[in-house]
Amino acid sequence: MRIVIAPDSFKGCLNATKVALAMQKGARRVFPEAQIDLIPMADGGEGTVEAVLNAVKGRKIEVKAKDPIGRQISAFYGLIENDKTAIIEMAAASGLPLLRAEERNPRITSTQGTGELIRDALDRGVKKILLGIGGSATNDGGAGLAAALGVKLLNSQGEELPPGGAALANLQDIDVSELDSRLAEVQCEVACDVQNPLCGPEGASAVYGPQKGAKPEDIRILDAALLNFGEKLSKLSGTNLLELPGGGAAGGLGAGLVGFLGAKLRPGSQMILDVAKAEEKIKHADLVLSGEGMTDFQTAYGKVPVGVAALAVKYKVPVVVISGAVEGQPDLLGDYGVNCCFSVSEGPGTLEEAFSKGEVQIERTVWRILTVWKLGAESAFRKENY
Ligand SMILES: Nc1ncnc2c1ncn2[C@@H]1O[C@H](COP(=O)(O)OP(=O)(O)O)[C@@H](O)[C@H]1O
Ligand SMILES: O=C(O)[C@@H](CO)OP(=O)(O)O
Repeated sequence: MRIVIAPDSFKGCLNATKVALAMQKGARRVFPEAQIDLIPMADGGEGTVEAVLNAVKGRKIEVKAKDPIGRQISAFYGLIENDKTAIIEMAAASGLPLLRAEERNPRITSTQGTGELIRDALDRGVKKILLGIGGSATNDGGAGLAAALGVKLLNSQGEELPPGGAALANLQDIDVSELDSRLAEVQCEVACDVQNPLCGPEGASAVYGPQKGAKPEDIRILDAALLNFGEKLSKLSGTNLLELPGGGAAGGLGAGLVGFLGAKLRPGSQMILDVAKAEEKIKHADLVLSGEGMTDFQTAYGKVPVGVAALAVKYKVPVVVISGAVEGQPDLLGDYGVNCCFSVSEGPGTLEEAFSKGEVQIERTVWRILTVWKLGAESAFRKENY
């Protein structure tokens, strides 16, 4: 029996490594001799640097940077490939958990801090930047990041815009003449956690604005502001950023990185699967286990379980998803190669109780699923003998 275990973190409960270890414990109870490969995953959002540093040799760098509302904080990124490549997750400087609930306001939050992390990596002479995006507190299309790297975003009076997504409604001109020239020599690859477009009903503001504190009126303002921004930057860069899958990831940062830096976007889980050389492992597996904190309507936009399933489906390997909670119609994930989804939650209780029992519940759920799997395999074997 060969099993690949490739879950995302359960946000608020356990990081991806702990989830993977709990799944392994459950699997070993049923198949003590199984060959098990652990691939703690991430999707571009929080945990991306850790997932990459788990898979390849590298080191973590601590850096001072601005948080989404301009406070100086201690952030981090990773260096791999003999310090020639930086692995940065935007959530480290511009992530939602950096703000208290009452501080969340995507009209004014900025990606400036992520630009500062990039600058630090350039100062260290990297030749390639892998940038994970998602888990953001921002909706500024990467305007703050661009400004930190020398771009000037100007209103009709030629004045620089204040930070935040709402100000982009007044964007008139983009001056890239002072963009950090070192970027021309650096390849920038972006791992997006979702495939949403920049604007519209499936866009950054409408789908992910509410979790960042946007009210319906804010969503209207932010969506219109990103449309103005997207049109101006599309013209400047010669790329239609409004049609770009992933352009709406991390509050439109996906579109901004393509427009300002000529970056290449790809699904985040794919980047981690590549770095971890997962294809070789999944190809020979009998079963793949994945999971995430909450499997819901956002999962199909490109979250870890569907990224893992896209690879497994190539080799007809079954995928079972085990998540903290499952909402909506998880059966629809069948279209993405997920065979079935399970929630680890047991009966009513608070989220805090569920978090405190996370490891045990994951182990127990995997044990149950694999017990049924084994019974099925044994009964098939018996039938063969009749
Ligand atoms: N052990 C658990 N039991 C029940 N629900 C959980 C558990 N762990 C995480 N969750 C739910 O998952 C949510 C986080 O979802 P997750 O998929 O990890 O993040 P994201 O949607 O940002 O990618 C938490 O806010 C919580 O509602
Ligand atoms: O940052 C965001 O806007 C969203 C989508 O990229 O992230 P998450 O899926 O983690 O909520």
